Parts: sequence; structure tokens; C-alpha cells
Amino acid sequence: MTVQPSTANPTGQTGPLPWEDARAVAYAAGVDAAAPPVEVPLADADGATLAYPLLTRTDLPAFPTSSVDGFAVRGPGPWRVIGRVLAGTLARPLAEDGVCVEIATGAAVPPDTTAIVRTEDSTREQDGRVSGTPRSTPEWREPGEEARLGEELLPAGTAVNPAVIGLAASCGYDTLGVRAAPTTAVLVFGDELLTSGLPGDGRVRDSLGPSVPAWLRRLGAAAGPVLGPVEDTLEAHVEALNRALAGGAELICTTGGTMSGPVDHLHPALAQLGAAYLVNTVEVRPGFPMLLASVPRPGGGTTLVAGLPGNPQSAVVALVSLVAPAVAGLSGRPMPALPTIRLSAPVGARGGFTHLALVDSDGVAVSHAASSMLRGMARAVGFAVIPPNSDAVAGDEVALVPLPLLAGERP
Ligand SMILES: Nc1nc2c(c(=O)[nH]1)N[C@H]1C(S)=C(S)[C@@H](COP(=O)(O)OP(=O)(O)OC[C@H]3O[C@@H](n4cnc5c(N)ncnc54)[C@H](O)[C@@H]3O)O[C@H]1N2
Ligand code: MOO
Repeated sequence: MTVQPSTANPTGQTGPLPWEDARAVAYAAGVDAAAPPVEVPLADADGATLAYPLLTRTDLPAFPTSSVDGFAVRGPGPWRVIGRVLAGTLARPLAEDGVCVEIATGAAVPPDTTAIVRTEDSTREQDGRVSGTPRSTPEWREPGEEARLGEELLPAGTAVNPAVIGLAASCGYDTLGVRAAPTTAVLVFGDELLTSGLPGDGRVRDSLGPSVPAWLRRLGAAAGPVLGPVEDTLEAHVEALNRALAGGAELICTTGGTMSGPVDHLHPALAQLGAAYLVNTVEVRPGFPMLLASVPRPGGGTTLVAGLPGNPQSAVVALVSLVAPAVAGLSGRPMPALPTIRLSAPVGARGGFTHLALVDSDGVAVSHAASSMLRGMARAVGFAVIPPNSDAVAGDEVALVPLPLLAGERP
């Protein structure tokens, strides 16, 4: 890791990091702070991450397996039926030519079988013997056809989804060594925030407390408690951070208070807790005041604190810019790769800053996308990455930071 954090000390402000460097620092911080792997029952591994490569523990299939219902025969027909082998049982070898056993799909093929004749391709002779013609391709699966003993099926860092759970079960795993989804807490700062009712009279609804945990889940973290709105005093900020630390959260997301206004207490609170900055502002618009710090956790370990700016869209920019890579690192997953999108309308640069511009699926910047607004985001697929000092024009293919939406949620 060649990228250096912005500063090692919350009291010593240094300059903002370029956006790509900030992502890299956040990922490396997650890797460094990752909890050790745990062994969990297979069915509980959904959403976790493989801590080790998934290796086969037998040949797959583990025994020659009939792929049809029919008759396992030996030699030329017709064949005398000497028994039946069902899935889950073992059959004795076929001792001589001219004999067969009835066989079910999934049953172990008896040793010395020369062919399997499907039920629908077979007839019964008057004397009870079976005749028929086997098809030209074998009707059973050979051991190792799917995978050989000891073969690597998936690398460490793979997200455990239902397909992975099913595959591990078919390999004979009872438990999996995984990195669990990182635990989180959300602290909402701001005396102006309402948690119910209509905005007005100088008060706005807290739009981040209810939505940040849902974003965190979609980024692969385990959503924890939401504390707040926390009173706009330094003591209340320190107390709330201490509470989240004591709760064991591996990642704390705070919202608001990242600037230096009269009631912006995040920086002094971090200083009081002995935090070390990893990222302290980023050359990106919106979202410039975002930060990432590490704080020692009582009882051991390191908690990462992501300071999301208070403007609601800027908070989401910080989630996809810093929190997504940090969660990937904490989980043992690779750095999230960025797909690209072809713009079908121009998007202006934001001076020397990287511009993360909300775009729809056609590659058009959405309207109502000021940093204080969420209306545009609800119609967007993600943020087009417009590099510093270079306007993008229609037809340009640019990196896209997708909003972490589930299948079916993409507008
Ligand atoms: N003098 C300067 N002032 C500001 C600058 C600057 O460069 N110089 N940058 C602006 C930018 S950019 C942002 S982003 C904000 C970030 O400020 P804070 O993180 O300190 O956020 P607050 O001041 O607490 O709130 C800003 C804004 O967002 C609203 N807010 C806060 N929390 C929530 C919430 N949970 N739900 C809905 N809305 C929320 C808050 O009411 C304010 O309107 O600073 C600029 N200022
Ligand atoms: O960076 Mo601010 O987040 O432009 O609103």
C-alpha cells in the first residue's frame, strides 16, 4: 500500500486526499482492522465472506451416480432383474452378464455395470426379463466429473450467497470459516433534526438515521443501533461515540458535524478519544468534508469511524467512497471494482475536485441533485465519476460508482 493517510493526528489537519487515494486508504484501513475469521454453521453464513478458499473434500460426485430411472445392466440383454438400488443405498456388484438391477436417479451405480437403460427405453419380456437399448451417451455421472478432491472451487474473499451455501453443502461442509459482516453503529448529530412529523420552523426531518443502516446492509455490513439525534454538545458527542465503541461496533458512521461550524463537534470529539485520521477531507464534490479515523476499542481491536457530511446526498457520497471500501476490507473482500457507464449528455467538472454526479440508467445526470437533496438520487443508478478539471461530453465512457441496490431496486 503506497498511499499515505492524510494525517496521523486529529489535531494536525493536512490537506484533502484525491478521491481515488481516499478509496484506497479506506480499503487498506478495513483490511488492517478486520476481525479474525469465525466458524459458523453453514446456514448462518449467508452474507458473510469466505475466509479461506472453498476446497472440495471428496470427488464430486463422490460415487458413480445414475442420472436416470431405469435398469443398470451387465453385458448383452435381455437381463434378469436381481434387485433394486435406490438413492441413498449401496448395491452389490453385478456378478455376471445377463443380470440387471432396477435403479433410481441419484443411486450409486453397482460395480460392473456396463450400461443403464432408461425405464422408457425398456420392455418386460414374458418371463420377466428386461430388454432395451442403452442410449449412446452414458447415463451416469462419473466421480470427479464436477470437481476433483482438493480442487479450489472459490477463492477466499468470495461473498457467501445462497449458491455458495448450496455448493458448500454439496461438498460436505457443516460449517464455514468466514469473516462475518462487520458490525456497525450510526450516530446522528444535529439539534435541528426531527424524527417524526413535518419539517418546518427551522427543523428538518432526519433522513439519514432511517436510511444509512439500509445502505450499510446493502454494502455488506450488519446494521446495528442508530443513536440520536445526539445533542449538539461536545460531551454528548463523546458520550455517544463511547457508547458505540463499548457496544463493540467495528465501524461507526456519524452524520453531520464534519465541518467547523459553531456546533460541529466531530473533530474535537475524535481528538478527545485519541483517534487517528486516515482520511481527513477528500477532493470530491459533493462530500468534501468526509473523513475516516481509527479509534482504539475498549477491550481490544480498532474501530473505524466514518464521518459522513450532514448534507444528505454528501453523506451517501461518503458511504460509497469511504464506507464501501472499508466494509470490503473489513470483510476480507476485494476492493469494489467500478463498472463504467456511457454518458448520453454532458456532465461538467467541479474544478480541481472529482465530481460524483448522480446519473440515471441512460447516463444522463439527474435533476434535483444538490448535495442537500435526495430527490434525484431516488431515480439514479449511481454516481458517474468525472475527473478533476475535465468536463465530460456525451459519448464519454466514465467510471460509475453504483448505488448499492439489490436486484429489482434499480430505477
Ligand atoms: N464555511 C463553510 N461551510 C460549509 C462548507 C465549507 O466548505 N465551508 N462545506 C459545506 C459542505 S460541502 C457540507 S457537505 C456541509 C457539511 O457539514 P456538516 O457535516 O458539518 O453537517 P451539518 O452542518 O451538521 O449539516 C449540514 C446540512 O445537512 C443537514 N443535515 C444534517 N444531518 C442531517 C440528517 N441526518 N438528515 C437530514 N439533513 C441533515 C443540516 O440540517 C444542514 O442543512 O457543510 C457545508 N458548509
Ligand atoms: O461537499 Mo458538500 O458535501 O458539497 O455539500
